[in-house]
Amino acid sequence: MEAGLPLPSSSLSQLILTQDDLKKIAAYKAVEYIESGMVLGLGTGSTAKHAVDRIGKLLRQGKLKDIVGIPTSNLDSHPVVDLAIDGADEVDPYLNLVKGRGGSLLREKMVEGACKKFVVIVDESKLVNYIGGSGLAMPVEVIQFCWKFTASRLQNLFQESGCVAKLRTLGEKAEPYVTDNGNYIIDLYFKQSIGDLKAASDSILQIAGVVEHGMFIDMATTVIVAGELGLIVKNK
Ligand SMILES: O=C[C@H](O)[C@H](O)[C@H](O)COP(=O)(O)O
Repeated sequence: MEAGLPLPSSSLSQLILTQDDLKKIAAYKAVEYIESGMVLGLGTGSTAKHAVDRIGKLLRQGKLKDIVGIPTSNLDSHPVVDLAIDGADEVDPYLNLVKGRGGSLLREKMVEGACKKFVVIVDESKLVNYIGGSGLAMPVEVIQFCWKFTASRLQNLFQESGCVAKLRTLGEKAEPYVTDNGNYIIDLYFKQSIGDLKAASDSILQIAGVVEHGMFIDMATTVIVAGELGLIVKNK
């Protein structure tokens, strides 16, 4: 699809859309929630990038004005964020999320936890029946010290769900991936649902050495899903 404004949702089924087209359509829809003068939380990833590009264009055209972007600024100077827009790796039917497969979970959780409204933008491939249901990683940020010990404690915690914990690595040399905060990431893979997410979250955060996890529970206020059949906007 050509770059530019997304088509009305009724037209989507007549086109062959790439996953990136769907991400762009969801992102452009989310940008409609922005008003001049807002403090905005801006996320990372291939979906959020479309929103940032669109905001930039509207600012250049003068259609939006006086926007403060977090983290271009920071929470110390702007502790209240009006609206955050970001992608996600998984969205469950209750709008709980997995985030952080790109490694940015901690800072994103800080900014998105401080916002009045959190709009999530995804293509339909991100929808799951339960958290972990894609079979892909649920990241946990840990300090480097004794990471193997922390990984084994995490894996044991979810033994009944067939959990496998793996250190995230980079490149052929399989060097540990280091986050913006100087930490490692342990990716958890589940074979079955982990059940009560709040209880799972509490158990993870009680392990000394864990900094944060990638489950964003009850944080999204709106999820915009772009699919072959059009746009769906889900509100909490
Ligand atoms: O750490 C990365 C962020 O949580 C992203 O929002 C998430 O991984 C989704 O990224 P994408 O839009 O590229 O699929």
